[in-house]
Amino acid sequence: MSPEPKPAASTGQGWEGLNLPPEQEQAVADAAASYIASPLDTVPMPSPQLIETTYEVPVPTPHGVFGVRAWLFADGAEHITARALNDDGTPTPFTGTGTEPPAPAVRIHSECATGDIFGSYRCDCGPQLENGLRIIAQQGGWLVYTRNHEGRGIGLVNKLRAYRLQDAGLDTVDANLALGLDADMRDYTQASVILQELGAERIRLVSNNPAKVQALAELGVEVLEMIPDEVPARAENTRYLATKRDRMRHQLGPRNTHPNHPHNH
Ligand SMILES: Nc1nc2c(ncn2[C@@H]2O[C@H](COP(=O)(O)OP(=O)(O)OP(=O)(O)O)[C@@H](O)[C@H]2O)c(=O)[nH]1
Repeated sequence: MSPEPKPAASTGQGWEGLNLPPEQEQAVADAAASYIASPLDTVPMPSPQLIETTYEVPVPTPHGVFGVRAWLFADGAEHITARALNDDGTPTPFTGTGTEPPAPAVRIHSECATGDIFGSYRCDCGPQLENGLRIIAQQGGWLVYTRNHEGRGIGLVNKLRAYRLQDAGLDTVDANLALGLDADMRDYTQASVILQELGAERIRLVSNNPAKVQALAELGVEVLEMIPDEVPARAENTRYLATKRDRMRHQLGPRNTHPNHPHNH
């Protein structure tokens, strides 16, 4: 069962609950209120019903050849999977550490149009995607690209509204809250349906985020191990990464939160 639709930002007045210093209140109130058209008044919740999937199509990439499939769900969400293939088109065997029988490396990558398409330095999403593909090409497994996870589930319009709030001084968590949204609204139901269809219910998850492990466990996907997907911090995303570590419990080390760390050069 997917959860009931959840109301999203309609007033943009969630900032009132944040107890901001008075000198910041006005800038945040202005940024929260400033959008050109009405925001969506609901964040759609995913349907678990899979309507259609495709045969695997080989796609050569800088990281190797991947067998790509598309997946359509009843709510219109379309996702992508990419399986690591050898040069002869056979699936890359599952290697890497510690599990018997060997389990696939899987990255569930949440869509980030700004990071994945444009290579935005505001976040670490683009390099995380590339790093994830590299790990999967080496160790065998799948990338699951979830296209209804944009902005940690709040959608692109709301994410860009949240960016304005970040430019007014809020961190990434408080910016979502200021819009009247949760810090993380992703639902992994459809990802878990895809993994079940692929026969990948015991996985090694390429992620730094323990909340993903928890969410997948509740949906019947067993994470045997977390494979870190760490990328060097940059000046532009240092605060973003520190907030992920400090407020969302992401497992990030010094190299991932200090742009001047010696190993980043
Ligand atoms: N709301 C919001 N979403 C963001 C922001 N920056 C990136 N995102 C989204 O965050 C999602 C990626 O989530 P992250 O929290 O970076 O990482 P994660 O997927 O939880 O964890 P990893 O598996 O370790 O990458 C994507 O959907 C991005 O679109 C932001 O400032 N605000």
